[in-house]
Amino acid sequence: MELTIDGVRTRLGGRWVVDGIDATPPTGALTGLLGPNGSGKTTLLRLIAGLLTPEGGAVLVGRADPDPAAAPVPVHTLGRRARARRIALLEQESASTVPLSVREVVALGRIPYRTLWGADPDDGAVDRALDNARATHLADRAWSDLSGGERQRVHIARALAQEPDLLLLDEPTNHLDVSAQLSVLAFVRGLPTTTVAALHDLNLAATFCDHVLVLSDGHLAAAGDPREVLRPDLIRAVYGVDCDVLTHPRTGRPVIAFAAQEPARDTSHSRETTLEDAR
Ligand SMILES: Nc1ncnc2c1ncn2[C@@H]1O[C@H](COP(=O)(O)OP(=O)(O)OP(=O)(O)O)[C@@H](O)[C@H]1O
Repeated sequence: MELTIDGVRTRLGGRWVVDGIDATPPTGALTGLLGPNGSGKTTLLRLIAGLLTPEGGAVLVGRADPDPAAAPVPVHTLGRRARARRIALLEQESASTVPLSVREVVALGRIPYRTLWGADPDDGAVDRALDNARATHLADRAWSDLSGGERQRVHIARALAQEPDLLLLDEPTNHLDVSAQLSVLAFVRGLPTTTVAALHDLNLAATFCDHVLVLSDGHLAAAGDPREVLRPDLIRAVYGVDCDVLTHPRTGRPVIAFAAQEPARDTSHSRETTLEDAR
């Protein structure tokens, strides 16, 4: 699904936390949304999902039945059911003790497709989603008994069960072991869906993302191919840390190597390299 972020800005708590972002994540590809804590990633994902209405600008999405002459529509004007069929947002995990089985939690993703009688027209969708999130072995377990990583897989399965055209993932690798991180991102990258994933791990972004957006204090600091964007000067300007960027000997992708360093007291004010320098 086409996605255009057009000058989007919004305030939370009286402060501009997303402040005039223009971006066009490539259709059908995996875009990494990067940036330090508090830089606005979750807020931008909620704006893209239509859960927040921007104070300025708009998030535009392609129509469900594309008519070449039809213009994209602002996401917050879509009805709730139409939005739920087209856009899935996996939010950062909230502690919840709902008395449901894993299969029942994943089936919640099918609600937008249920008929008036509550039937799911595709009775294989839940099993497929469980399989793709490597969570089939958990299907009959109680949701409340799962570990953090197991819950994360089930959250991903529920988002996949929605079979969205636009998949939004807020730190999808949180709690996952390295094997699950690699397999989940490899799977997500292979989807035909336009996907935007907030990621903290720059190496996972460098390895799997086709495109990255880097946020800094609510602004877009850089956007493009991770091989061009993830440079030491940009990383220093945005995160306030030194690193070396190597090239993976087999994939040619960037490998970001950090060494132990003096912790910065306040990265928002002590950065020696500014964003202007990095550009
Ligand atoms: N409901 C709210 N009211 C006031 N301020 C908020 C609210 N929600 C978020 N913020 C602030 O907005 C800023 C952006 O938050 P956001 O969660 O979008 O950042 P983030 O990049 O996702 O951070 P993290 O990497 O820590 O998850 C932060 O400074 C946060 O404190």
